[in-house]
Amino acid sequence: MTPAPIAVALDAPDLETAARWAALVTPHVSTVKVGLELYLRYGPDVIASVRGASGVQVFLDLKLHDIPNTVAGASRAVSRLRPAILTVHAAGGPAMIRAAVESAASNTQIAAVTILTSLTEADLSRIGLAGPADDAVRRLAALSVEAGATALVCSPNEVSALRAEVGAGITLITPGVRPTGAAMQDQVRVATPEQALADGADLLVIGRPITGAADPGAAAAAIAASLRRHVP
Ligand SMILES: O=C(O)c1cc(=O)[nH]c(=O)n1[C@@H]1O[C@H](COP(=O)(O)O)[C@@H](O)[C@H]1O
Repeated sequence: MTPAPIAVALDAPDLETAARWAALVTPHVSTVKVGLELYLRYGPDVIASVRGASGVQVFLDLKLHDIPNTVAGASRAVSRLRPAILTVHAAGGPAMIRAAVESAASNTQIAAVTILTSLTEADLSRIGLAGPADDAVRRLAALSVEAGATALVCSPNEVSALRAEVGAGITLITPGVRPTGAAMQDQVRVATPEQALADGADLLVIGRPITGAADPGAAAAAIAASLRRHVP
């Protein structure tokens, strides 16, 4: 069976736990995501540990955000790890995004994070982005694609508008995914996995609803099966 288009966020405090989660979920999902907690604790070695023997795609979520020269150096530094996806913040601007794209390995997609799924419209207004989240997401998406990003991160609430804006060739990645009845935790702009996929997402980022389950492998398999049932 083809693995579901899910990136499991391995936000674990230690490498053993992350590698165990990765091994449990990889039969069911296409991708595992390494974020700041693991990367800052263990460095590049963490990538090989979670990739394991399965050869699952690794999404390196470092959310780079700095001047273009610094981001180019960081993107070059991780290119030998061959992540399938590397994140940068779209708010770093077009020159920074272009620098990340030009310095990345040829088979690494640069994904520009538009507006974090943990932010409300009141938060956006306080940081100077007044108006609906959709507007800011669309503006950031347009400049990111123009700068060469081939993937965008947005909430499931914005994915259909963004798909209409950027067309089929751009990979749309949505965190902020919660199965019906799951706790929102620190996520704000959320939808169910089935809704996110039906609205046009290419890859769903799901962490705690899977990794917090008693059996992460079974939780991943259940979401994958539900996606196959509801969004053929
Ligand atoms: O870039 C991301 O992956 C990301 C962007 C965003 O806007 N919101 C967001 O939650 N994420 C990441 O997606 C994952 C979501 O995890 P859960 O909330 O546990 O499902 C975390 O690893 C976040 O770092």
